[in-house]
Amino acid sequence: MNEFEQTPADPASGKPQYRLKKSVVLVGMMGAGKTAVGRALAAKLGVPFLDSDHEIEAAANLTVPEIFARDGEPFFRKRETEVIARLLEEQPGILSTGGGAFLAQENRDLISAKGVSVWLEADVDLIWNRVRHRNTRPLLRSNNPRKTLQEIFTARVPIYKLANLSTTSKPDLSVEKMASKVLDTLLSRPDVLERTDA
Ligand SMILES: Nc1ncnc2c1ncn2[C@@H]1O[C@H](COP(=O)(O)OP(=O)(O)O)[C@@H](O)[C@H]1O
Ligand SMILES: O=C(O)C1=C[C@@H](OP(=O)(O)O)[C@@H](O)[C@H](O)C1
Ligand SMILES: [Mg+2]
Repeated sequence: MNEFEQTPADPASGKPQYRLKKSVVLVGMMGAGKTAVGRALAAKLGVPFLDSDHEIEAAANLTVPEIFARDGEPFFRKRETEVIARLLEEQPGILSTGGGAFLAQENRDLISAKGVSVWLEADVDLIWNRVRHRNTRPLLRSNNPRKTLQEIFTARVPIYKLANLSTTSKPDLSVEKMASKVLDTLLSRPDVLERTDA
């Protein structure tokens, strides 16, 4: 597929058309909405959506908590780096990473070489509301998961701030609205995204 074939919408429908020139890599805390917003953003742009956790799970035929329990976090992190490197070789798309991926310098280098990073910023209360009833995040399996979340948040925010762009989540912003907000942020970078019908 060449770069002109990726513009998705039928001009007759009046839907905006876009040309994505670089992969967009969503980073940020667990529960920030990287997976949900990334999928909606990819649909708006008509480009592939990839999620590093999903790719790791599919390759291992195990869930993320099962991989942490069986093989440990360092094993998971190695697979995460391999998957991010592989996915960034593909045509430009939206890549949602797991919350820990951007912490590794190697991953940040891979991402900045091939794509643009976008931090989905969200405060701890919002994140907690989204993750508290789920047991899919092994790092929160502690005696006091709310406190653990706060500690992880405090340690990671300075690193997420290194992302190229950021978009802030609010409790009243739906997944669709957040995807539109990220899209608008990307349009501030013509080297990343352009409307082809404007
Ligand atoms: N803007 C939003 N509004 C409402 N619910 C959301 C929003 N973004 C994410 N969610 C929900 O919050 C949970 C965590 O989102 P998810 O996309 O898995 O986050 P991440 O991939 O960053 O860990 C999911 O149940 C998701 O549907
Ligand atoms: O924050 C982290 O270190 C992790 C976040 C998870 O992904 P999400 O951010 O999509 O929940 C997943 O990769 C794993 O549980 C580790
Ligand atoms: Mg996710």
